[in-house]
Amino acid sequence: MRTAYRVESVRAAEAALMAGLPEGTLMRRAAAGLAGACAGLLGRVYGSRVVLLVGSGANGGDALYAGAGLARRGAGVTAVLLGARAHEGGLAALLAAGGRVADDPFAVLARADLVLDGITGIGGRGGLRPEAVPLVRAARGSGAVVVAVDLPSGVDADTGAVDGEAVRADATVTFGAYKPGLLVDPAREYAGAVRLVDIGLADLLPSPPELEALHHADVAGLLPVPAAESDKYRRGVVGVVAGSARYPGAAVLAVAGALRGGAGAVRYVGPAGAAVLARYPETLVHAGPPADAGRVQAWVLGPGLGDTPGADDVLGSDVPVLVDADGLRALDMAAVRARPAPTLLTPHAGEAAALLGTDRADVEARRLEAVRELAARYGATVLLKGSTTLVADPDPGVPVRVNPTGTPWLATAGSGDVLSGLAGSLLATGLAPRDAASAAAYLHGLAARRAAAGAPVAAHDVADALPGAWRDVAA
Ligand SMILES: NC(=O)C1=CN([C@@H]2O[C@H](COP(=O)(O)OP(=O)(O)OC[C@H]3O[C@@H](n4cnc5c(N)ncnc54)[C@H](OP(=O)(O)O)[C@@H]3O)[C@@H](O)[C@H]2O)[C@@H](O)CC1
Ligand SMILES: Nc1ncnc2c1ncn2[C@@H]1O[C@H](COP(=O)(O)OP(=O)(O)O)[C@@H](O)[C@H]1O
Ligand SMILES: [K+]
Repeated sequence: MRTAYRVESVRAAEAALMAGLPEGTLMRRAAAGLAGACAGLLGRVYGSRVVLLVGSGANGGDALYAGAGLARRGAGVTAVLLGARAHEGGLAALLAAGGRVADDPFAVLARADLVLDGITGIGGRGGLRPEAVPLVRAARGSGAVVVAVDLPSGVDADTGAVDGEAVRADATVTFGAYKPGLLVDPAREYAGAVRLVDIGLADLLPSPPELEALHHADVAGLLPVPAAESDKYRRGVVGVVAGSARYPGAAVLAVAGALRGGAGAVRYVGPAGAAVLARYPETLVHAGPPADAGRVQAWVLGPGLGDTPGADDVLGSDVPVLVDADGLRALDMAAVRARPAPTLLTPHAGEAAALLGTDRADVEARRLEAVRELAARYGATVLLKGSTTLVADPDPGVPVRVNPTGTPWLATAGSGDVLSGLAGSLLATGLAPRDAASAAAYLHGLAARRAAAGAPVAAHDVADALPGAWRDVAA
């Protein structure tokens, strides 16, 4: 599992570690890792042209020491000093190694092979300051490889928000621990490929982390496996209340996901029974209200539902309920909070914005805060879909999960319906909502990657690829 920690936790761990070490040890470790990563990106260090963008803090110090290391290996290293001051020891080391301070920053940037962004790290506040913006643009426009030191300058380490301009890096070399902004969009996109350099903090970081990203092995440990004595009821029955005369396809796609999620049976309730049966004859179809559909272990409510009735029956039930799409419209917060069983909400940014009374852009800019806020308000687990899918528990002490498998090929109509069916099916097998949601997002992203393989896919292709993704994870 990959974990990420807030700045205050990283600083506390650094302080505890530094107390027992000679001054400057951590910066030397960080700079050595950074120089090594740059050497790997350059291929040949000797004769290469490296430019350091140096801010006034320790982030600039890292860049200067790493630059000194590269200069000792024969690179031509030039520092562009942006602040009123620069890290003294770092600057002295660079000059002693034969590096220089730029007279004409734009001229050296134009010829650079690699630019190190050491403007700000975890101490940065707000986007880039105006004087840095033309330099950062020149670095980007030069064709040089841009490597961010610890974080791309201008992004918010704790939230992933980007207010104003920020450095767009090809790679980020981060120290001691991942910070949430490196895993959550929009900042994640600015970071490029992220490499973690161990500086010895691991044992001093707090538990739990702020954020966690599951790997194959973590998901494999969550997936239900039928036992010898299993039957279709013991495996769990998932009920799907979805579809309408206008959107019968949403019901078909939710059922498609549900059939691949481990439940022993899928019960469909709604007006699209004929369309569902035509595609999936194994579905148990019920035309009446959900209350008399028979026992289920979890409900999926909402995809393509329109004004079809049934929501009250489902929300009033005593089993876990996943609410998606039309089910989220006018969702009664008090009713959700009063439910005797867990609720999982799966909004996209627009639906989350409507629930929070804000706009979509605001949710997309601050996903981590939005998903935590929704989970707290509704007392529910919330899976916020989009370029970074996040899963928050109603307990604020529990780390948010960030899904690492997503792909923009998933931005296709109906793929969210497949996800809700899949997650509901996992809920019916007995997984806790947070596990069901994060395992579903993981498999869904992986299935989309496998199905797409570099070309557009339709939502039903994603559903069809789910068994392959499951096998891949479980292998
Ligand atoms: N602690 C450790 O053990 C280790 C720390 N390490 C490294 O230290 C980094 C943290 O260093 P830090 O705390 O000095 O802060 P840092 O990110 O350099 O920036 C703060 C300075 O920038 C300025 N500034 C602020 N906002 C700005 C803006 N928008 N645009 C422009 N400038 C802005 C502000 O100065 P001001 O100009 O306001 O006086 C302030 O002084 C961390 O990310 C890692 O790289 C590693 O060596 C491992 C060991
Ligand atoms: N840019 C993106 N990158 C990764 N995944 C995305 C992106 N855009 C959308 N998705 C994913 O695609 C699915 C779309 O779901 P949703 O918005 O509910 O669409 P629909 O209602 O058409 O099914 C979600 O799983 C979401 O996380
Ligand atoms: K930086």
